[in-house]
Amino acid sequence: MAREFERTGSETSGSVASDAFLRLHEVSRSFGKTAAVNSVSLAVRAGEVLSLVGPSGCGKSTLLRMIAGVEHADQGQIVIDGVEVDGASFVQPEERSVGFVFQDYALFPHLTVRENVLFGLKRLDRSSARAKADAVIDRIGIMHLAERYPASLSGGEQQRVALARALAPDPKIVLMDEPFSNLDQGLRAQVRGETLALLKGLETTVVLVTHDPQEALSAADQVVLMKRGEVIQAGSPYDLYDRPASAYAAEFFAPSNKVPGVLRRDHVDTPLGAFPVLKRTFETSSPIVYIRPHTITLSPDGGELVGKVERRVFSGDTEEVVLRIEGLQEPLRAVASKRLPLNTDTVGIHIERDKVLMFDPA
Ligand SMILES: Nc1ncnc2c1ncn2[C@@H]1O[C@H](COP(=O)(O)OP(=O)(O)OP(=O)(O)O)[C@@H](O)[C@H]1O
Repeated sequence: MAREFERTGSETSGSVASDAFLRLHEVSRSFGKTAAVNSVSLAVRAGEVLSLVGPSGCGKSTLLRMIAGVEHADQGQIVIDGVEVDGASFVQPEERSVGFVFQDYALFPHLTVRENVLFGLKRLDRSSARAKADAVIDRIGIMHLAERYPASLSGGEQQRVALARALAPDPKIVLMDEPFSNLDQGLRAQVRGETLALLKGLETTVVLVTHDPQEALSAADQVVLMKRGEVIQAGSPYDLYDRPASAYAAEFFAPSNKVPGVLRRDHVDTPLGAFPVLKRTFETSSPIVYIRPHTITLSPDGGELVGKVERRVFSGDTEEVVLRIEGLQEPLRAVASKRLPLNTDTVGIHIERDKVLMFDPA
């Protein structure tokens, strides 16, 4: 039996918690000695897209499966739309009104597209189910595929069928586990953009699991970064990228050049010169300065520093340039969006010094 959730006022996600549609409070799940999910609290507003991101094995899928109800929480509480679905009471998956889109789409191979979509509508009578299925198939733009079987569809088409099947019963929440990772790079961004625009248009609440930092940032209103079963940081995509709270978060979203420094009164001295300490984000007197490659500008006409070009990797819009700098042990990686002349040996380097991050050494 579901019981109405009583607000305790103790949720950790601040203002989001008060109007949360989906709320997890100190949820844990272990498998033997592995703490797959360890005391995770988060809150998602109605109509919001939340991405759960982190490296393989950090507990994303386990968390998603607990929200779906195919996995029990050992501890903690999950509330969907004001109803406790896990905690003191447990609501079965089919009673939770969640739609699930899996990485491999999990379509029934012996059923047509329409029959796949009809599968989740068994509670309706035949004609209402058929009308409902066709409305969703039409909305997703796959009516021309309705009589086809999954094996004859492209990856992108199968993804849309899986989405139609998940959306057909009008779920309160759509849970997606790596839904785009089976698509080619080019198609992936396109299908992702279309899918999320559609879900936004329907004002669907979505939890999306991904291991891809760019996908997490581009797809979500709220990003939750996990590591070894715990939430490391949660916030808007801009928060996570611009204001990472730890070296782990900084590195996860954009690998940086790491330059050792020494703290002087209001700046940090490094072999690349002084960097102002705008906010104290470290405790040590010898912090590491994280310089993101795109904050470095290169010029063939000279600059504040000089680097010797060691390697160039061209990838169309941008070019990675690896530089040797006197006094710096590791090479410096820059990403140039302006093309350097082909025979450039040395370049001038300008660093946006107020854009660097500083953390304690690992
Ligand atoms: N049924 C299970 N039995 C035993 N261990 C499990 C089980 N499910 C998950 N685990 C373990 O729990 C941890 C978290 O797994 P989970 O699948 O949630 O991670 P993930 O972040 O989704 O990883 P991936 O991105 O590789 O899918 C891992 O160490 C995993 O081996």
